[in-house]
Amino acid sequence: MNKVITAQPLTRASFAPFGEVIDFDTDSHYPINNSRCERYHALVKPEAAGPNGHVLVNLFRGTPYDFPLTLSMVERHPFGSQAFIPLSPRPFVVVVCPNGPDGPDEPAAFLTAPGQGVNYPRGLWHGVLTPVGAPQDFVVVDRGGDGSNVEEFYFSHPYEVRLPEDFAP
Ligand SMILES: NC(=O)N[C@@H](O)C(=O)O
Ligand code: NI
Repeated sequence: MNKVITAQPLTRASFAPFGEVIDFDTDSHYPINNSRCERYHALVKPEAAGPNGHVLVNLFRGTPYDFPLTLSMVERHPFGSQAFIPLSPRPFVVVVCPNGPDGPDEPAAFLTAPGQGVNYPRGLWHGVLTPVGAPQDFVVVDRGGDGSNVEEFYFSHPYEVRLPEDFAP
């Protein structure tokens, strides 16, 4: 029986030990363009280190996963951060792990509110992009450059990631 991890609602407070939440619930905003636009400013400072490191803006078209999800692998990017910003107001699952002495510690799973995005700081262990219930497109801001920017870790005992009991697809 794999250890069960149930996704919790994503909030700035609950995600603070791991990374940033990208949404409009922030004081960091001000009017621009003669007040015809509100700028939600500097929600994330992308990291792009290593040889020839530079920031990339990408589009990801993700296929949904079935749940409960068997989580056997997490990854991290040693040279850069990675932000996922959904282009459709659907929730998706975020899995992250604290660093342990010999690799990632037990994962934590979050379910975003519709429209919320996240940023994984450089080196944060995370599950791959995990849409729920329908294909979903994302803007992804991460790091390009030379050298290998992905490290994978396979758990000796997979975890079972579940959606909240009250989740309505
Ligand atoms: N491979 C890739 O670009 N995406 C992963 O890093 C991911 O976190 O989904
Ligand atoms: Ni990644």
